[in-house]
Amino acid sequence: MSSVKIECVANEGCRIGESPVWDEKESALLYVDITGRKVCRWSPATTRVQAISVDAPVSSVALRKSGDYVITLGTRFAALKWKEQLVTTITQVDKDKPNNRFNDGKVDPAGRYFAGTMAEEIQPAVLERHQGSLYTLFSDLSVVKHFDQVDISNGLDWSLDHKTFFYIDSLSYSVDAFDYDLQTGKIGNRRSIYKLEKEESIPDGMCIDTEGKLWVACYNGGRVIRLDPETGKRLQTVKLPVDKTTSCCFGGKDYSEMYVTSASDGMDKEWLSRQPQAGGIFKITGLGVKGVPPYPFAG
Ligand SMILES: O=C(O)[C@H](O)[C@@H](O)[C@H](O)[C@H](O)CO
Ligand SMILES: [Zn+2]
Repeated sequence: MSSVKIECVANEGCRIGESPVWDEKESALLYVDITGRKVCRWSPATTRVQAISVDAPVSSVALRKSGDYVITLGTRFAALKWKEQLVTTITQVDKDKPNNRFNDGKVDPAGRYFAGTMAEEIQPAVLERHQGSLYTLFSDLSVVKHFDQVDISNGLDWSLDHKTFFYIDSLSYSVDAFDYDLQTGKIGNRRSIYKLEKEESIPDGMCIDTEGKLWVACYNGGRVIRLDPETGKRLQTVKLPVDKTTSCCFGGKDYSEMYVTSASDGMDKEWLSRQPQAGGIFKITGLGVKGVPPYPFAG
């Protein structure tokens, strides 16, 4: 039996931590603080966090083939040059929806950047409904909208054979699957593969492991759960010392460690005093399973 160990590695108190991505070249964990408007990079060697402040909510970060990073910023896809601390807009979506912002995003195995939008939250999980859409940024920097009517566009990843796209619209309390065409980036045949149980609360970010099983961070559920997308069964629950677990990824040596982001927005003083690590970054070891390296944006 493996023994699972959970450690808070960065306790800078994100307001909404999100989009953890392992940057192998830098041996560091990238993530964003959405409402804190920061792109962060935590290095295990120094145990320090470097942060770049940006001018709007930043909801996801991805590696880029040409080096540096791409981010979703407000309703924009943008390029981020880390050393120069330079952000340049690539393209904008939802121009007719001034109250919208991007939320979670991830690059597909062919190098396309998928990210969805949502209305700005009035408080956690309270917002004008059906305002979001799911988009793809292609390597030629063109954008395609897949569908609209999304509440909170969240976790996404692809099956190991690249034939299935997994997606979470948080307020559906469901983890969904689509058929995926890697050649074109098109999705179809949406179905639910798992409905969250009451104490699991709201599904948020997710990632896949090398056995093809999905790990879903449960917002307000204080846990990550491991799901079998073939059977629709939950295989494992790992509880964390904070309620607002937002997303997860694998990283570290051979992608054998899991990193989990968390949030503190929406917690009152009493709640925060019970969970002083809220908004921290957690490292989980001993899961006995590895993850898939992140794909870089091809543009
Ligand atoms: O991290 C995110 O994806 C959202 O931006 C957060 O605000 C929460 O997840 C949401 O409130 C619960 O679904
Ligand atoms: Zn999220």
